[in-house]
Amino acid sequence: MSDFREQALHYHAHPVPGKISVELTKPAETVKDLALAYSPGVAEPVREIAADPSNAYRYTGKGNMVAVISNGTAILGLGNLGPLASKPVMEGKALLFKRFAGLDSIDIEVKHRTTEDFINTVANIADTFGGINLEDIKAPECFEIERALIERCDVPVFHDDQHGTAIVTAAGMLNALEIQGKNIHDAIIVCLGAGAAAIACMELLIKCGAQREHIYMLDRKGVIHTRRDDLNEYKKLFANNTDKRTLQDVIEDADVFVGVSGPDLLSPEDLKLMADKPVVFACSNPDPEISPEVAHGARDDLIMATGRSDYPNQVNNVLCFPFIFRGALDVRATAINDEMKIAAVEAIRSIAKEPVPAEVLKAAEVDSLEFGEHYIIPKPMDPRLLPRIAKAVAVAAVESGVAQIDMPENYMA
Ligand SMILES: NC(=O)C1=CN([C@@H]2O[C@H](COP(=O)(O)OP(=O)(O)OC[C@H]3O[C@@H](n4cnc5c(N)ncnc54)[C@H](OP(=O)(O)O)[C@@H]3O)[C@@H](O)[C@H]2O)C=CC1
Ligand SMILES: CC(=O)C(=O)O
Ligand SMILES: [Mg+2]
Repeated sequence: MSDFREQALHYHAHPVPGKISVELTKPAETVKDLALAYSPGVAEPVREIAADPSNAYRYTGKGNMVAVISNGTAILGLGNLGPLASKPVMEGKALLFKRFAGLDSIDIEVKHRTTEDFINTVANIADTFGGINLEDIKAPECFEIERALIERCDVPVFHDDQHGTAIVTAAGMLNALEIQGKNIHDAIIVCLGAGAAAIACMELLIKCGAQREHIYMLDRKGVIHTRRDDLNEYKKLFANNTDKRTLQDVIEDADVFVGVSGPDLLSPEDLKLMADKPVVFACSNPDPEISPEVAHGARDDLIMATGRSDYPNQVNNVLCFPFIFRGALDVRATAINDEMKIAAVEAIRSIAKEPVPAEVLKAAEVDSLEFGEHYIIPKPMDPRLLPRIAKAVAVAAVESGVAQIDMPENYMA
């Protein structure tokens, strides 16, 4: 067994199996405590909530709790390995919610037969939580699932692989292009992958100024073009009227490569075909489309990012989901809308341009970090992420009319 594999398995197994547990927030020692916590005292908040459901926010943990829900059909870049195998990732997301945003989070892995079964299961339990974070659900089903759940649930529903990834990709991309002296409007963009992450990343880049006609998206069969008759309705939105058919055809002179597909799919030869000063986001986890070592070996004018913690420029949805839910829950937003997503993009990208606190340098085990090719986006352990993103998101929720309460006084001051 490799050293790292052994360490990872040991980390998950000891001192107790798994990564999360439940803690009590109230005393439960004496007869009086138990009479308040359970019978008869618990009947009082029951009556209050039955009379007015918003009292659930006052008397239960609902308002600080996010469910991380998966069916295991697209676990990272490992594929469809089923609900139970997705549990370590979902517990990992719960760990990140707690560690970075103080949100309680529980993982739920759903076995189901039909997409409708899955939707019904989630819709039927949604009121338990302040928000629903859908995770690692493959395309195209993920689109229908999210749309139906947004419609049916009163709490925000957010498919992290779509929107969390898109928000972080957009923030990193705008910064990387700025450093390379390019702009999003003119950029020729190749997106390898046409699933949950790909479709959402490209839609958000378009909202940030990219031109749809400048985007070449590829799936397992090659370039998505207007003459293909095997495209689902989501891929069709990216069908390019072009004679180009292969990755090699489209990568020539491209400014940007976004990989949200699988491991080792971009070769050094492909990379050498790109325009001067390219931006390469190889975001597949755990193994990127091209490793930074191979990419930097092939050319020295690129900006490179991966989804991993152990290389510079980590473009990963961890930079978004804890903080966007914090902001959304704190104003009881009923949805996470485009205004809130764009606010998160701007908050994330602006932090990267400011001096980095000493504690972040220490945690990152480096002497310095300065906005530039090796630091296009903040590190996940940057303490500024929570107040800045959560506040920007909460303000956007209030201003766009989806908040159910006012901004809390001195919020994140
Ligand atoms: N860094 C980050 O924050 C994140 C990274 N990701 C990564 O993105 C990848 C995709 O995840 P997600 O979108 O959720 O999964 P989906 O299953 O929804 O989509 C996967 C897509 O990748 C395409 N694909 C797979 N293998 C190849 C290949 N050999 N050549 C071309 N295309 C290929 C599939 O093509 P087809 O449609 O033909 O099946 C499909 O369009 C994963 O590796 C995941 O780790 C995802 C979310 C966040
Ligand atoms: C990071 C993540 O959510 C993924 O790779 O699926
Ligand atoms: Mg994921």
